[in-house]
Amino acid sequence: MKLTPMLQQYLDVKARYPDAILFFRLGDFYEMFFEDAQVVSREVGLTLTARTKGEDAVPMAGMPYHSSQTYITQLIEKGFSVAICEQIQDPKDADGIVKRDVVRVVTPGVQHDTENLDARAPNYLAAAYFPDQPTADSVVGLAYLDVTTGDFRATELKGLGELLSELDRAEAKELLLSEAGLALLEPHAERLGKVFMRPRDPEYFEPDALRARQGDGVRLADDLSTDGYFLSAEQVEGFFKTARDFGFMTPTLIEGAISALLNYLIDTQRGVSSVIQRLSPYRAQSFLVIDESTKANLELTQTLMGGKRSGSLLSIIDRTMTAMGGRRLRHWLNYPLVDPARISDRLDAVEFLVRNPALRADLRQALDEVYDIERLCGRVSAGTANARDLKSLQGTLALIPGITALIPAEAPALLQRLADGLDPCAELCAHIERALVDGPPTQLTEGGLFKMGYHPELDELLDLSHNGKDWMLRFEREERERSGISSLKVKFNKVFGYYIEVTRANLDLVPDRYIRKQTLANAERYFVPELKEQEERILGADERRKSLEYQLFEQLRREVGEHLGRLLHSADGLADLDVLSGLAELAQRRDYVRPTLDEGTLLKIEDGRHPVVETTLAAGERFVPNSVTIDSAAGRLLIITGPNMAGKSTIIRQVALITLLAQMGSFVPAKSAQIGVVDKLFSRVGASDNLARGQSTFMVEMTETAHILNNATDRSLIILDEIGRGTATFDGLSIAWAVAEHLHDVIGARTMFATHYHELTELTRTLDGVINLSVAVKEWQEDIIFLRKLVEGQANRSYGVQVGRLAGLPPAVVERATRVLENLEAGQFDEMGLPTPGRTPGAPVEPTRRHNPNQLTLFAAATPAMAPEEREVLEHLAELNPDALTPIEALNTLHTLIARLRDA
Ligand SMILES: Nc1ncnc2c1ncn2[C@@H]1O[C@H](COP(=O)(O)OP(=O)(O)OP(=O)(O)O)[C@@H](O)[C@H]1O
Repeated sequence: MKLTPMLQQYLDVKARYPDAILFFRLGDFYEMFFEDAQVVSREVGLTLTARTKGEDAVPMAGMPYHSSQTYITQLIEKGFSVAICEQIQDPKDADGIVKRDVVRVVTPGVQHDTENLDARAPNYLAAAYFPDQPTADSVVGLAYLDVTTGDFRATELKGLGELLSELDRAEAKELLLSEAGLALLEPHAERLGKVFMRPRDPEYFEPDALRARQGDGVRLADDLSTDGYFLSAEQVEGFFKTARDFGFMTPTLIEGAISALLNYLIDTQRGVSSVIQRLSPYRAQSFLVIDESTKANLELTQTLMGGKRSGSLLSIIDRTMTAMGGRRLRHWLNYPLVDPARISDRLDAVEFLVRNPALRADLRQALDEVYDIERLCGRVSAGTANARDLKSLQGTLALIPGITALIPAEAPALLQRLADGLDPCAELCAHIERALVDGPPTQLTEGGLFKMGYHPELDELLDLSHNGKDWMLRFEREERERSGISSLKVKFNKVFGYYIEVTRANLDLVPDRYIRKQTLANAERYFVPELKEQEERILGADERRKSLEYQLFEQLRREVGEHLGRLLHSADGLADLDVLSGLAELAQRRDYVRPTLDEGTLLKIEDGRHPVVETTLAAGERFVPNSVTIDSAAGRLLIITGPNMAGKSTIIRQVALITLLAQMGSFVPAKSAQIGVVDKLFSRVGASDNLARGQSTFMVEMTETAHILNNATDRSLIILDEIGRGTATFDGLSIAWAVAEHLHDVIGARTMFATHYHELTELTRTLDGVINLSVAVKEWQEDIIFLRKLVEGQANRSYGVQVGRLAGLPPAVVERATRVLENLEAGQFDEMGLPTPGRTPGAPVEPTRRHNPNQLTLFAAATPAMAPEEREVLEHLAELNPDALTPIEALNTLHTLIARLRDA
């Protein structure tokens, strides 16, 4: 096919961006051709047309450039990347076809247009570097960064499980990885949720290959039209050094992950954005480990049903005033601490702000005026910040001295440190203040940005254009007087410039020296030489002024760009202050108390409440607080029974949430709470309760249970809700039983087990660290009343039928269920031990057994249900060799064994 030069240019550019959809700028449109056109037409509904007709028809789709953002956002949400190809040459200067090139690539993890991003959530691009021939247990290097804020972190993880959890809790949007890594992760795509995976060649992960590409670190093509500030090679080298100095086990893995991220930034933005100032390496164990299903089950940042923020723990506790604070709080929630000293630092600060409501109110009022400096810095470094952005930045900087002054000398150390660390960048602030007018326009090319007195040449031009306008007014007045045409007007349009307009009725008064330019229906337009001379002066000054203002603005933005490190440091402090004062506000509003944290193993909550459920009860309902004590050294496994809807799930979840809140440095909904810090938090919901995830398979539940058993330690907190329900009763019960024993005997973790298997309460007979609790209900006539109170001992009945009645089952069904239940409880079983619910009450009854044989075998096989003496006797018997015994020995042994059984 013979291609036009334009299509040839398109194909040349496209060849360099095969993975992306190329938005090719043609005048006021972005066009897509060939396969890209088909993709966008299918994915976002653009009309598919053809560039040429006939056999050589080239598929084409397009949109006006000003409405491109919606389409870009839709494509990014579906995991595509979009390469924006602009005209990088003024068509006037073009010799043939105008030069075009890609100025940036937008991908899910690299987006600069923050309008479509959640202001209170990060937008991370991640890279995972696996060693050669990785396995599911290999150590992996993980690095991730947010180009909108400069947040850049790295850590080392052991095995796929840890990697998947970390990607989930960091909330990464896009992941760069090797083909081998992809092969390992792909089977777990579902656990990865919305992380888009991008395989890359091995060189992508090599620091030396990066160094070779990086050159002097600045943009790769100098003639590109958009702005943007990039880091130098030395600055990039600083990241590697930070990673090496941190003491990772395998620093090369981290360096590989960092290289991939930076390579990707070069590919998508032509350099490493200067907003990426600092790398923060961390160890996953320095934080309370929360895996992805725990995070989901506990609805930390979104609800299980519908994935909404509203109704999550985050939505309840977020009282921050700024977007930066909102993101920071989210981070604290995803990464609670484990070091009691660091937690205390935060709690001291929150407590101080609780006790000083006036100070808190002033602080929050000041923070309310604070703009998102982090994302403003991101826009500065991307070269997209406009004059309003710089004005917002300056307004925020101007607030800083006042904020620092609010924190008194007696405030706790953390508050002092944060206040002292705020840098008002006074010179920069004064400089922007001197430069920009109040309320500048968003457009940078139309002038009107700078104040008088900022720049001498600009002042002259401003004068000229001002004076010129005065001249016009004076000229109009004089012409009216001279001609006697009182309705004469001097007007301006882009085609003719300035002209004199006289209505048809006054044409006979028009002086001879007026030169006619245009005739309209009701008027004539004229000019005179002196008007044109003046016009040239004004328009020339206006043009020069606009381009000078643009240049001056770029210079100012560059100066701000040189302060990014200091600005981001202040942003960091403001975010922390916002979170701390927000937590204090929460504590005071919702009546939370300060928890006590230590290295012990006790978890004791007095009158605890569920932070979310307590806010969602209907009017008139009261949340019933409950106390819980768990101690690895004593009662470490709580078996909680009770009817459906009694409140079992609520209680076990509230214990987990209170622990988590305490470890992030928040006050907690309780009368008091003592918490021996937890290293890992696990929460599992039985398959039947986990409908929202759409995977009610028993397999998932068992995989998750296996994960807990393989990872929990004696410092962990585990809450299990209805584990084992996804399979046949006896299998489920057997598994639940064995899991409970293992947690109790081998792991020794603090565990709460909510269950409908009343049989599990028998564990107290053999395991001394098990405590039976139940959620109390009261029977009233045929109904039950939920008391919501956790009491000692097991529940004696399930009350399922009564709950069914409450839920509105038809009376006939409730009646029949009651009868069937009576039969079951009377112990009617068939010869196989299966219940015979169909039997009519009163009919002759088969020989009955209270428990069916399957259930008996469970307890028989599960030797722990026996007294220890019984077990010893059995073991002794099994070891005997009758052939080696004399009759007397045999008789004596028999006597001893019988005596021991009778004593037992
Ligand atoms: N302490 C409490 N005070 C007031 N209301 C409560 C309390 N605990 C639970 N509730 C209410 O009871 C409802 C049911 O609680 P929950 O889901 O914890 O019951 P459950 O025993 O786990 O039920 P199931 O066994 O059917 O899963 C909650 O949605 C809440 O509205």
